Amino acid sequence: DFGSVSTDPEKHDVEYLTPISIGTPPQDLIVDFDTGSSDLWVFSTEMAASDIKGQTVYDPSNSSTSQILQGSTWEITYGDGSSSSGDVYIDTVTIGNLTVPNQAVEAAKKVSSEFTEDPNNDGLLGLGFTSINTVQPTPQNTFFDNIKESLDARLFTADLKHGAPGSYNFGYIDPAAYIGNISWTPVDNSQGFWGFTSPGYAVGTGAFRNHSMTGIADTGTTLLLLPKSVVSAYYKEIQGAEYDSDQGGYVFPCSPTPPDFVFGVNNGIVTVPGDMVSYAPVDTANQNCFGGIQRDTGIGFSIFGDVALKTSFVVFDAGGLQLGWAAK
Ligand SMILES: Cc1ccc(-c2noc([C@H]3C[C@@H](O)CN3)n2)cc1F
Repeated sequence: DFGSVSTDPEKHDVEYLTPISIGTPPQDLIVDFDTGSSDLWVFSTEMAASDIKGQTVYDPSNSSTSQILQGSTWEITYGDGSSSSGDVYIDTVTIGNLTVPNQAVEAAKKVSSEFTEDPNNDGLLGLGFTSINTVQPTPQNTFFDNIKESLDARLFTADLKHGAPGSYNFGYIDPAAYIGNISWTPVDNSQGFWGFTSPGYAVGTGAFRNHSMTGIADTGTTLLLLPKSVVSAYYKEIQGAEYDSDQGGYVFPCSPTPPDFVFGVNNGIVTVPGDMVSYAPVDTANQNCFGGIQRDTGIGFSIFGDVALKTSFVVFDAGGLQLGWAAK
């Protein structure tokens, strides 16, 4: 069995939103697939009306197949400090043509303001490892963990694009979706993430510098967050680039286009084109741009977020416990 679903970027590729269906008859919601977490939670009828501003909500009482998971609760906090919490139902969930009949659906009772102020996002679907699912007293499987044994291959792929629809495929590698070879690297899932170590980097056409960068492949993080020393080495090559504490990161003149950023994956490389590093203008005159590459300070590891992922076709292989990166 295998399946595919389209995923669309919000403005500035800040997040990618993907349709799912929950319940009987199906309730269609649009959620943020996040390989950096492992809860499937959605806005729900159990929330205060004041916390809902445009989102579509899951109504378990309108689903003939929903069953409350008695006594279970969940609560999660994301890297940016946003958070949500609630209780748990078991219901049928469909992504593309793939259905899990007994998926734990975490219904929100509370969400922080960042979610309320994000009108097109109806929740998150975690594609991390089940070990970090927050449901208490018994952690619940992710959609992928529930479906993976029935897939032709225990993997999914992320093909995120800059300002255009991309796709998540489950159970197969589409040879038409990438060019060249896939570079494979082993995954450390001990923290519940798709963790790996990049051997180094290069700036523009410069020499490759051996510099281990241990991090996670995280579709739910917008930017590419790397060690301070690597980030300053990169921005040193851009005239006028500076760390702007007001903006909370490196800012530089939007033109000329900055140099490419290259990072290693095993014995291959991934190139982030310079025009993808100019993440978004910081002023209306579009003179200065906020960088798509920023420091990972305080996190404890690097985060290869959408700025890194959207340049590639990425295979999240749970069967082989490895990540595959290819150009496209
Ligand atoms: C409003 C909002 C806030 C945060 C996130 C969010 N989703 O994934 C992540 C990263 C960070 C890490 O926690 C796991 N992956 N962050 C999504 C939102 F819609």
